[in-house]
Order: sequence, then C-alpha cells, then structure tokens
Amino acid sequence: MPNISPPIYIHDLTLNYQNKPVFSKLNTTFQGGVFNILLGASGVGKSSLLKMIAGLLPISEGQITCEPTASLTSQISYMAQQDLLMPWATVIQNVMLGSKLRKEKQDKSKALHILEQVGLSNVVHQYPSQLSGGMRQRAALARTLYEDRPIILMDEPFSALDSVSRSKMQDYTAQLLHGKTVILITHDPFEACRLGENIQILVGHPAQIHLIPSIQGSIPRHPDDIHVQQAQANLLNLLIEKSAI
Ligand SMILES: Nc1ncnc2c1ncn2[C@@H]1O[C@H](COP(=O)(O)OP(=O)(O)OP(=O)(O)O)[C@@H](O)[C@H]1O
Repeated sequence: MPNISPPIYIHDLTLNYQNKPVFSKLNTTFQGGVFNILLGASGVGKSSLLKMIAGLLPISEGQITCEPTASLTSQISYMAQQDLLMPWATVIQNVMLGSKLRKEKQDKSKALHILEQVGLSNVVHQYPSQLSGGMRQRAALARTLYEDRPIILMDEPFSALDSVSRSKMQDYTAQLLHGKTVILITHDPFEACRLGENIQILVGHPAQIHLIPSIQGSIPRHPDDIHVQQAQANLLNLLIEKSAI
C-alpha cells in the first residue's frame, strides 16, 4: 500500500436515481493529506458521492481516480452514517474486525488505546446492543481510526454525540488523522470551520460543487477563534442562500 495520502479526483461523475440526475458531470478534487469537508442539504447526494468513492455504489458515467494510481478502494477506511457494528461481536472485536477478516495480526493494545481515547475503555467487552447511540457512534469511529488507511471517508461521524463529546472527538480525530486524506460529511457549519482545510458544498438539482474560501489557522481550530466564528456565520448564510436554488 502506498505510504502517502493521495488527492482524489472526480471527473464528470454522473449519478441518476429513478431516471432523475442526483448530480451530472460533477468535477472536483479532494486534496491529499488534509481534512476535506463536504456539506449540503439533505438528499443532495453527499452520502452517494462518498459511497461511490468507497466503491460501494457503481459508477455508470464519469471517473474517480487518485494518484498514484493504486487501487483507490484498497486505501480507504469508510465510516457510514449507520454504525454498521456487528451485533455478535464485542466493542473491541468490532474495532479489530477488519484485521481479523483480512487474516492480519490484531493489535489489541492499539485498539484499547483508541477505545480509551474515545471514552469507551469501560465497555470494551460489551455488545453493541448494550450501548447508547452516541457510544455506538464512538465505537464505529474507533473502528475507522484503528484501520490506519491513507484515505478516510466519514459520513456524519459525530452526529449522535453531545456537544462536549463531539468537541473532544473532533480534536482527537484531527490529531490522529493528521496528514491523511479525509473526506468528512457534516451538516454542522461550526464543525466544518473547526476541522476544514478544504470545504466544499454540494448544492442544487442536479448538484454542483461550490468551494468555500480557506480559513486561517491549523486544525482543530479553537471554538473561540475569531476566524472560525466569522467563517461559520458566512458558511451558514451561504447554505441558506444556496438552499433557495
Ligand atoms: N441506491 C441509490 N442509488 C442512487 N441514488 C439513490 C439511491 N438511494 C437513494 N438515492 C437518492 O439519491 C439522492 C441523494 O441521497 P444521499 O443519501 O446521497 O443524500 P445526502 O445528501 O447524503 O442526504 P442526507 O444529508 O440526508 O444524508 C436522494 O434523492 C436519494 O433518494
């Protein structure tokens, strides 16, 4: 597997659903080695785009490529909107499931360290059905972080968390995934402005990409940072304006 975190190029990508275009000839780049944030109204096509990058939705028109041109899907760790935890496996078994399925050595101390960092060290041997929604989401986050791939796709990874846990998980994720190519979907402009090094909005029908000017400062930006507060207000206004399209 290549040791660098590549950019991802979207070329003329089209997705039709029930004979209607969700997006048509979409072109954009998700930058390598940074946090790319994707926002947009419900139903605009964000999750579908992420699934196409992950190889979970077929591509009928257009292309998704990366450099170097090693297989894109083999470099990806994907965290879906639903936690997709296996009900028959404990929390720690779920975290290490990928390496077990690939018949690789399971790194228990790494899994335990990540579980401690996401605040789940007291439930490592419990089953998903014994956890709250927020705990399940943190377990799914731990599984994604354990995978250590160059490209990380995350679909609303913090949506079920209370605001304190969310802020801590944003900090930890930004620290742990530093230097990786991350694409993170969120509905939260504040989260986008704390974490985004490249922020894009998917807007309209069929959807097109709109790029947001970059925000000063390294991530995770502090909630008090004046640049975060200004950018958040601008982004919210833009989302309201674009929702009318
Ligand atoms: N299997 C599918 N293939 C293609 N399009 C689909 C499929 N299933 C649903 N769609 C449609 O694709 C559109 C985009 O859905 P998608 O879940 O990607 O949006 P989203 O922007 O992620 O929404 P949300 O923010 O609510 O999660 C919707 O209109 C949806 O009905």
